[in-house]
Amino acid sequence: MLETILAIKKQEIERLYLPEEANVAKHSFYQSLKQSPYAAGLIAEVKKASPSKGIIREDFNHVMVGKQYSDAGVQAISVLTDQHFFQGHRDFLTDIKKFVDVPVMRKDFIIDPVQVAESQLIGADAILLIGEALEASKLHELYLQAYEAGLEVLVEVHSEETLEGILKEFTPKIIGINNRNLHTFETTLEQTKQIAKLVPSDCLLVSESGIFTHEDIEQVAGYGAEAVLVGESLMRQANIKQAVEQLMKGVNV
Ligand SMILES: O=C(O)c1ccccc1NCC(=O)[C@H](O)[C@H](O)COP(=O)(O)O
Repeated sequence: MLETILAIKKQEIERLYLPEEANVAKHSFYQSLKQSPYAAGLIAEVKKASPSKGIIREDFNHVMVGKQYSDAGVQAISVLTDQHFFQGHRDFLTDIKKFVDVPVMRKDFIIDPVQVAESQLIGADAILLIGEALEASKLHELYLQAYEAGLEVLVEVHSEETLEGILKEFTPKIIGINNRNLHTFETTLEQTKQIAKLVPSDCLLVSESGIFTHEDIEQVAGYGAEAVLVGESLMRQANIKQAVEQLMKGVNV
């Protein structure tokens, strides 16, 4: 699946044009996650659809969802900007930034310097770089470019081998372990348990995907996760603010 996504992404990059710079305030992704009052900070994802689940939310309004996340007190928002597979858009991120005062991460398949430049122009506070999508040395180059442009980076891995390769090259400040198998789409929190053992103690660890309950959060926090990235389980709820509170506090509100 990742190969297919990346093949389409390369075609998109060939016709990519850079937008005007968005006039939006910056917020620190790392600091916000570190200052979470919960067992783990929440990165709540604006996600209309996905390759594994199809349409997740029919009555989708990206700004409404972003505002509800912000009102619910999430530590950060992740916006899927990929159009082809997730029905996202880069404008979604800029639109949301104008209405929220929490950091916003661009979730896309970033493989080229021009996408890093684009991410800064659309107003992202942070970007995702996927270990399985890039050679470790290329990932490091994009990582350095991002920090120079004022963007923080969540470095995501799906396997121990990928993480080992990256750690030979450099130590990212924020590491995400994705619980989703990119071939079968199955998710298991055991993935965080296994790979977390290799994450250096001074990195901020994020557990991503397949998190549905407060107990799931307690479980991955027990494996060392300081933050979680949650999309589907929140996007399926009618009352998003209430769903965030239930997920983070573990109480029926
Ligand atoms: O979500 C997918 O189906 C997917 C398929 C292929 C590559 C990436 C994919 N998702 C990106 C993500 O990592 C998730 O959107 C994010 O971690 C939230 O996951 P979830 O809470 O399970 O929606």
